[in-house]
Amino acid sequence: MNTNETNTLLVIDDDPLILQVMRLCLPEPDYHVLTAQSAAQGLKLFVQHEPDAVLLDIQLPDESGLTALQQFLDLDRRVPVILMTGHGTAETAIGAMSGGAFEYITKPFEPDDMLPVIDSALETSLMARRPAVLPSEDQEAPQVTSDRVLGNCPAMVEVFRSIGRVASRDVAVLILGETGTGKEVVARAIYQHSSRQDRVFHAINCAAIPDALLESELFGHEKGAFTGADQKRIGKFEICNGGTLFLDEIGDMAPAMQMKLLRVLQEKEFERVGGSRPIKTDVRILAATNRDLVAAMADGSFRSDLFYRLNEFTMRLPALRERGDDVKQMIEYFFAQFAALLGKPLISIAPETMQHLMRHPWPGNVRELQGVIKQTLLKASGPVITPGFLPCGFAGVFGEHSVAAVSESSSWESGLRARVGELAIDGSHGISAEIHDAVDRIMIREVLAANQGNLSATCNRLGISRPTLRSRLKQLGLQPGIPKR
Ligand SMILES: Nc1ncnc2c1ncn2[C@@H]1O[C@H](COP(=O)(O)OP(=O)(O)OP(=O)(O)O)[C@@H](O)[C@H]1O
Repeated sequence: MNTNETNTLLVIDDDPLILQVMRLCLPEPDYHVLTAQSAAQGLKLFVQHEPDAVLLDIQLPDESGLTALQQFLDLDRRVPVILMTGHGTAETAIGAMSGGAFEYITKPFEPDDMLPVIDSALETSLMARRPAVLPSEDQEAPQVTSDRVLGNCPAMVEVFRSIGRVASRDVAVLILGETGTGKEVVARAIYQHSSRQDRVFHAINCAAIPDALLESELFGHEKGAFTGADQKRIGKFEICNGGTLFLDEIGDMAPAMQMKLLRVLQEKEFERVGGSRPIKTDVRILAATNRDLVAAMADGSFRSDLFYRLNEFTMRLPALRERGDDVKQMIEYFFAQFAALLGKPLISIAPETMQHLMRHPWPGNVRELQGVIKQTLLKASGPVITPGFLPCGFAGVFGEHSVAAVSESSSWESGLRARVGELAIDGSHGISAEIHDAVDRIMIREVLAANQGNLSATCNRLGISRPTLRSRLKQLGLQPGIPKR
């Protein structure tokens, strides 16, 4: 997914101070904030600018925020609307979520609480609205704001045929493939070609949310359902009624959650956590995983009844190394696309560079390819991409680069090995968390610094979404912006 573009947010509040705070908290070039002080003015801006998300105060001078919400949804249901409420009106806002609001935030709010909600809304908007263009579609003038899904090899042609066959049928689709093979982009293409294309599309990464939270994220909860549940919450199955829900990394879902998901798929109804009233829902499920679900069923970690329910139609995306000449097409396409985005002049790729790239096994598939091409372009000077511009340590590049990479890697690898060894011997617990945190801290700080603190660019380079980066920064106690040395 491309996160290089500015996100446009429409903020509607009659309090000029709130509008001012929003402009300060959401700076250019990551965000472009449009402001309005009335519902009528907001609607006008919405039609003129087609923003990516809306922040809407529930109490406006000319009409109720809830009436305005309905008007926004009637114009485009795919644009997430976040309601801003005072304490007295929170119940009303929560109720509005089952009517289509994306989320609500209670005033006064801290930027740290508000920004993840906004980023998640922007991410949702991008996934629903950014076109995933298949080869059979008009490519005369591919828009910069679209993702072209490339592929001519027989396995990809079969994937495109399958998308055509299954998109308009209201069945669950299971998308299988290694990491970075394009499962999310295929899910978006299915949604965008389905009869639900004008309704909401939400995605949940089942591996990124702890089990206890995932349940209330999917099904919602009643007030007082558990310690800390001081407000009712509306879950995705209620918000997405009539729409599509993409369950990414489904193979990582805990067994208890699998059972609850199976029930909602079979009976088309569920209860909020701590609730007893069944709620009907009509949600199309698209699911994806890079896990081997057949093996997971064999070892008992994935329920076979859920597998068959999700598997009304299966699509298997080939690894990049199995796509033959498609790799060459992608290399040329991404070099041209990223050069244009970086404002670099037209470039040509030296035949030896192409050979190195074609020989690489691409364990991280298309995402790895995109990362390598971006790094190469950032290093490149002049119009020809020679092998010397390929990233250090990039397999297949011999000579000084590989020597440097090997000695660099052996020093950090031996340091890492020594630290893990120490922890293993001294009886420490939580070794995995300690080591991952240490690695993430270095990686995030370095990439933030290399990108002058620009969050979009950092996410792009790391290959993670903005909500993921924000929550990781918070967990690690790091500040966004340029890290101090
Ligand atoms: N066939 C393709 N043509 C062009 N771009 C592609 C293709 N497949 C994937 N991409 C791009 O590669 C990147 C990774 O794709 P995507 O996020 O869909 O992979 P994924 O399989 O869902 O990864 P993960 O398993 O890690 O979640 C995205 O930027 C996507 O647009």
